[in-house]
Amino acid sequence: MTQSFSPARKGAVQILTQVLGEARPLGEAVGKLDQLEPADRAAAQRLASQVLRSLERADKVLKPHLRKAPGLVVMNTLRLGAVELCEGGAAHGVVNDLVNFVGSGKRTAQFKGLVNAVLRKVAANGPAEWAKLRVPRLPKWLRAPLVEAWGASAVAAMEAAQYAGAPLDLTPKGDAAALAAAVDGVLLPTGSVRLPGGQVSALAGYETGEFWVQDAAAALPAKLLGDVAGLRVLDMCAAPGGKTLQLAAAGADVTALDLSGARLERVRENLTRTGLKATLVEGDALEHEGQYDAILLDAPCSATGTIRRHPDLPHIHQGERIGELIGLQEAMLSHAISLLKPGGRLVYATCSLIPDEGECQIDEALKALEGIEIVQPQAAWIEDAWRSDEGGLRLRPDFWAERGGMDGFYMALLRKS
Ligand SMILES: C[S@@+](CC[C@H](N)C(=O)[O-])C[C@H]1O[C@@H](n2cnc3c(N)ncnc32)[C@H](O)[C@@H]1O
Repeated sequence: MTQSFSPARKGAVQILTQVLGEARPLGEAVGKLDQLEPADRAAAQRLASQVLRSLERADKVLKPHLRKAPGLVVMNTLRLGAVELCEGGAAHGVVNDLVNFVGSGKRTAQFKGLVNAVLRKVAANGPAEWAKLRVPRLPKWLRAPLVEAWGASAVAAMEAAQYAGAPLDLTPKGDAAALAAAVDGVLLPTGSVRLPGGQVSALAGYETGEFWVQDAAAALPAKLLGDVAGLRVLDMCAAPGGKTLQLAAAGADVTALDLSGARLERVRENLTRTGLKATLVEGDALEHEGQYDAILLDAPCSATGTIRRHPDLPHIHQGERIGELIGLQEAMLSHAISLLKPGGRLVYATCSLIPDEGECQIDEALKALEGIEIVQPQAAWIEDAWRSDEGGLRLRPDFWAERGGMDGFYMALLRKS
């Protein structure tokens, strides 16, 4: 008779095997678990994310007990067990469940004994060892340029923030204090509402579209554009639409452009839920034509500022696309300026920690392009430590550590003369 096991743990191993074996993004791997109940799918994602954050520690704890690494499914089962056990999971439940899971697969059943033996040893010694291990490090391809840009201690603080994970941030459609009270969240100085976590669709005001999920740092580029009520605004790389919603809620006449039709569907769904309006255009930003009062260019980038929320990222990329992305960002910025009316404002933003995708792009644009100037953004919520030399804002995951951190972002406000 097959022994039962938790569907969430099976789902977590499936996610891990796709992320680590096929370099598939975590979000896509979670999307494939459509046979699971929503609560089990959410639990599988939480477990897999925790293993990805802790992979270096899990492998270190397992190594002395393995003569050679077993196949990926069994290895990921062991990693999941190690993380759960070392972070306080009840040994009996975790070990039995994972042994039953391995026993249920034709190819993995022969490893039941190994999983049982290894996890029992980890349960005995792992938790004490765990706390002494270093915070998992970023891979070398990313760590080296970040140490060069920000220094070793800042990078260590970023790694601690990435290991800690991220809270749930909401952007209110209307009154921020009212939303904070309704969902029992904390109102941040920038106007986002922060919760420790939880199921978004169960929160008060979700069905009626009173908010959308958006990291507190990601909510700032749209704010830098200032008062956009009544203005014709282009959101040049819009999907999934967090910034489109902000601009629409602020009263702008928004054109939301994106290359990906599938991702634009997400913008459409978000607009429908929140009852906000924007004109959706599927197309290449580099070929788009028109004249706008204001433009938000949230350019495609390495997304290295979002590792707190996307712990799969360091495991599915080796930075191979960054050169190409830098070229695309430069071309998009130059084209965006040509679409601005005289006197118009533009915010350039990327969720990257790499200066080549942020500060350097603006430095170069100010040298190479005629008729633009940088504007030092002024707002009560801007902290002096965020200001960068060329006049933009640099946000890092180690900032606001006492509040739960923020995603890494770069943003700059330009004006066409
Ligand atoms: C950083 S994401 C945008 C996030 C979005 N602004 C938000 O706040 O939800 C970058 C977007 O650029 C889009 N993109 C990539 N290349 C593009 C191009 N050549 N033209 C237009 N959009 C492009 C991607 O499909 C992706 O949705």
